[in-house]
Amino acid sequence: MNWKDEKKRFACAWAGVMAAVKEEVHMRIHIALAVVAIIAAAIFHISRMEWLILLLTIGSVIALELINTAIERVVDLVTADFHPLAKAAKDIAAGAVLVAAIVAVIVGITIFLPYLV
Ligand SMILES: Nc1ncnc2c1ncn2[C@@H]1O[C@H](COP(=O)(O)OP(=O)(O)OP(=O)(O)O)[C@@H](O)[C@H]1O
Repeated sequence: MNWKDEKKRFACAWAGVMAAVKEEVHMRIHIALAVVAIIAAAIFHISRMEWLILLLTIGSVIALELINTAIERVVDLVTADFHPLAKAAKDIAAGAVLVAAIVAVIVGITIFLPYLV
């Protein structure tokens, strides 16, 4: 393993995360909600298992938003014209984020509701 190449790969991957944060409003919304959830988790002293589930859920949503953004970029690179396959690719990628976001809301309610009532 060449550490110089690894460092370069990490820098490219981090630049990808930063580009998505800068360019995608939904990514910034996901991050803002994740910060709120993490602060609430710290305030309520949630259990170790709840932390694991919360962090896995946050990671899933953010990772899927990154993949969705990458798919949007590739579709836009391939065609600027309306194409049913371009629509399907973007809509399915957006659907993946939607599914993860719905699961995140359910996880959030399941974890935090018992601390609130
Ligand atoms: N080339 C295309 N051909 C057909 N439909 C498209 C095409 N590009 C976009 N669409 C449709 O328009 C919708 C919005 O596309 P857009 O590229 O604005 O993505 P978005 O999900 O709104 O992303 P962003 O967060 O960047 O605004 C897509 O989900 C898709 O249904």
